[in-house]
Amino acid sequence: MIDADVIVGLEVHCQLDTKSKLFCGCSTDYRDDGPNTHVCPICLGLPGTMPALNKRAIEYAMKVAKALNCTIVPESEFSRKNYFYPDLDKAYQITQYDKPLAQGGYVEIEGDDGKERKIQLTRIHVEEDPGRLVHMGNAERGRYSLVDYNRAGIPLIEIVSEPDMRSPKEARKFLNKLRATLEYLGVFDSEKEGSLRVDANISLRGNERVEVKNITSYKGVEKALTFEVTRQKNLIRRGLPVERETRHYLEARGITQSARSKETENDYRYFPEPDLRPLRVQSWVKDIALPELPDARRERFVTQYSCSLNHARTLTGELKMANFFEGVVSGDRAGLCSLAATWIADTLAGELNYRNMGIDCVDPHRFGSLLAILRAGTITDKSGVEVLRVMLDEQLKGETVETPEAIVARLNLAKTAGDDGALAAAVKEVISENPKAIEDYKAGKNGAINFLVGQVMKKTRGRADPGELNRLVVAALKDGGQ
Ligand SMILES: Nc1ncnc2c1ncn2[C@@H]1O[C@H](COP(=O)(O)OP(=O)(O)OP(=O)(O)O)[C@@H](O)[C@H]1O
Ligand SMILES: [Mg+2]
Ligand SMILES: [Mg+2]
Repeated sequence: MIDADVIVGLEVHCQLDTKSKLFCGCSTDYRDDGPNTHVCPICLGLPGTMPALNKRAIEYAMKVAKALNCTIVPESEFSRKNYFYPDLDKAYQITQYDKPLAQGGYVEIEGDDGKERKIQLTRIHVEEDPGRLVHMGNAERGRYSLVDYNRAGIPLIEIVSEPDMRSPKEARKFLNKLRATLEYLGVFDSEKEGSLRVDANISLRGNERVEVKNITSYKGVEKALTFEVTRQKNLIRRGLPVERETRHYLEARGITQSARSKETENDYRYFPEPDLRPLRVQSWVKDIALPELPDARRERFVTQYSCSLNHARTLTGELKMANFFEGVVSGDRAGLCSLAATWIADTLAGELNYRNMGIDCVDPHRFGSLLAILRAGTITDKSGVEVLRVMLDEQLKGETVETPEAIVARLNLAKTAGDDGALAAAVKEVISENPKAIEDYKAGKNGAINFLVGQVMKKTRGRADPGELNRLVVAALKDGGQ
């Protein structure tokens, strides 16, 4: 079975980064505070309290809707979704049901075939986040659960996509694009724990769909879906049916597991929220202003800085990386654009990822100095990577970060000049140590050159200019290996 048969649709819950909660004045910034310290009678749902809608939350939701090309509905409504579970002690969640804030729209991604693809959206609605349960013990033998209502009442939007994605990888790209857009809009903090949670729906064409609930990481979505593709294909291969069910993703084990049905049965009863009026936004829509969004910035990076499409895509895929790039090439460093694009998108991104560091740890000016010495030909690319690693490791250990120039001097990384004799001596040495390679070269095996160049590189610890070294080796060989 080929992957064209995979069908994926996502429901994405994003926390809106407002100062106060959706229906009360409690602060949303509870990160360093103890459980149940950011609560009041409204978000605790005590009898007799009245919700008052946070205007900023609706403004943010409208920004997202506009940025994602949705139709904002002139009049939407809030409903109560009734369910009995201790994450909401009032036993219902205020959400939007049959009259959501926005409909339609799309997210453009680079499809698996390399072409731009539009993933259609069904709707975006606004709702309150429930509280957080902490289960003590384990899944099989829970001893008891603790509940923290600090999160209860934080504004969320749920973005529901059509079943338009064709692979787990496309789902990941969809989420990355969504995150970038929300960050550019300044309505979302992706670094806050639990700020984005996904229900991933997946089926193989002609079979029932499975919903994997509440996945909290981007990587997790791709992994859970990949696991499901294999599981469902195996069932079908063995002639067994795929059951329509809800599953959980077990992050630590990378697998999904059937949720016991009584926990998740969808027998919610919705009815209109009597304490909130219909939400009329028609006269407001035109005033919602949008900043430059990822696609526009990507195009600008291509035209203004002559970035390749791939580099522009990587650089603009995260707001901080895009800002970092523009920080590096600002002022008198405009000439470093193409070097900066390559070094940030290809090298720095990987080195940061490896160390689990964010790009905001790096000083764009310092990084620019490194690029400047690379461009001046003071050091080789290989030494450049070494310098970068030293800088990042110093940063990671909380040590004083040296300037690139200081590291080059301390580690003696300046390029070995061809005319100082050292390089020529190294070439000579390597050639006399490797008679077999000389024979190979004479027998017409050009691969021998690369081998010898590699050996000299090793001797000079990567400080030799590869082009120059190549010329020296070839010349020495032509001289008859003397
Ligand atoms: N055949 C299918 N294969 C994979 N995904 C599908 C398929 N059909 C629908 N979907 C996706 O399932 C999701 C349905 O979400 P929706 O919120 O409308 O309903 P729900 O999951 O029944 O309700 P709830 O919000 O309670 O989870 C959408 O993202 C949609 O794209
Ligand atoms: Mg849903
Ligand atoms: Mg669902």
